[in-house]
Amino acid sequence: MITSTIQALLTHVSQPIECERKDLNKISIIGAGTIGTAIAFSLIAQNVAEELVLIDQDETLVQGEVLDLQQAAMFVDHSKVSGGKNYSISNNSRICIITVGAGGEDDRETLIRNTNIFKEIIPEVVKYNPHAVLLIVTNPVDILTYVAWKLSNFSPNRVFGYGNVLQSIKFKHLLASKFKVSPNSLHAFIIGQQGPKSVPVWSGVSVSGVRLRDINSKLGTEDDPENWMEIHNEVIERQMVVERLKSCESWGLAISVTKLVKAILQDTKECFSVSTHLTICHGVDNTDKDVFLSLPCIIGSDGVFTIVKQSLSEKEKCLLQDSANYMNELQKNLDLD
Ligand SMILES: NC(=O)c1ccc[n+]([C@@H]2O[C@H](COP(=O)([O-])OP(=O)(O)OC[C@H]3O[C@@H](n4cnc5c(N)ncnc54)[C@H](O)[C@@H]3O)[C@@H](O)[C@H]2O)c1
Repeated sequence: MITSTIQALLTHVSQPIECERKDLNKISIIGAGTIGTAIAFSLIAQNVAEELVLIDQDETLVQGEVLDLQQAAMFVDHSKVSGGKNYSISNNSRICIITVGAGGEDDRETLIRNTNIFKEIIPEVVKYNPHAVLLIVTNPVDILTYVAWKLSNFSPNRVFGYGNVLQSIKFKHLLASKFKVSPNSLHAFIIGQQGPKSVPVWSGVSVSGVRLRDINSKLGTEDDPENWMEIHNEVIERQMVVERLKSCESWGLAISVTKLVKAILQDTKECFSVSTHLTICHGVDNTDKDVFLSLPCIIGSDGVFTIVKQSLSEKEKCLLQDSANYMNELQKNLDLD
């Protein structure tokens, strides 16, 4: 009986990493720009990694950032920071965080440019880090997680994208502030594609185990007189405001990436809305597609351990399926050879 309840709740995806040195906590960050260095600083400040490596094609930049970060590391025990251009220095990392990126005139051009960068860097990352977990931050994050997975040939649990981690945390905090309760007492997730097409799972929002849809059946819908759906709009709007004012969100992202890293190194099995390989899940059938979208995933030492099967409403399932179809179409035109 207990087993069937667990099976109804969780999709097991993890394939253990064959690695003799699982205790190792060397982390490599590929891309020493705004996001890569914000993550590096957060990892150092929280004393998470014993060894941290930064790689970037811009040798002057990476040298400067490494020297600067080494000074920060002097205040923390055990943190060793190095960096350069050559991927051999990342050798035998437990986690490789990919933050390289180039902007484009539009989304399509950004995707093509970053796909080309991934074609260059992912084989190098894999060559020196055959047992690593890959965490993809570069945008557009969902499709580039697919690209990294394809190019790496790793099992799907070992490649996941940053996805809707920060958006879910913002959603939870904004909702909690309305009820004047701690965000720890409230459960809420944003899933699917990152950005305006993300799916807020209103059907699952609960406060201390009480599902809000049981109290207000229209919660988060267009005909809800209380207009709770505004909170999802606010999450999206906040991201756009930050992007307009300072190009991209970095500090909350860096702290939440640190939480993901801790979940892997310490096998915490905490749940995050990360971009993962979608198959039959949530009542959405994607067995014929290899798309990556955010779902609540339990993160442990091998990356994604299990996916939590939420009971979505019909509307939420439709939105998720639309995003999966869209990603599949986009992927068909990618040149990965
Ligand atoms: N997923 C998310 O929620 C999220 C949030 C913010 C930013 N991002 C994305 O993160 C990425 C990085 O953002 P940023 O602000 O740090 O950009 P940035 O321009 O400051 O840094 C990118 C770095 O990548 C390096 N680089 C480019 N091509 C390379 C290559 N072939 N080999 C090695 N290094 C290379 C550049 O030299 C640069 O230092 C972007 O794609 C951005 O859109 C994602």
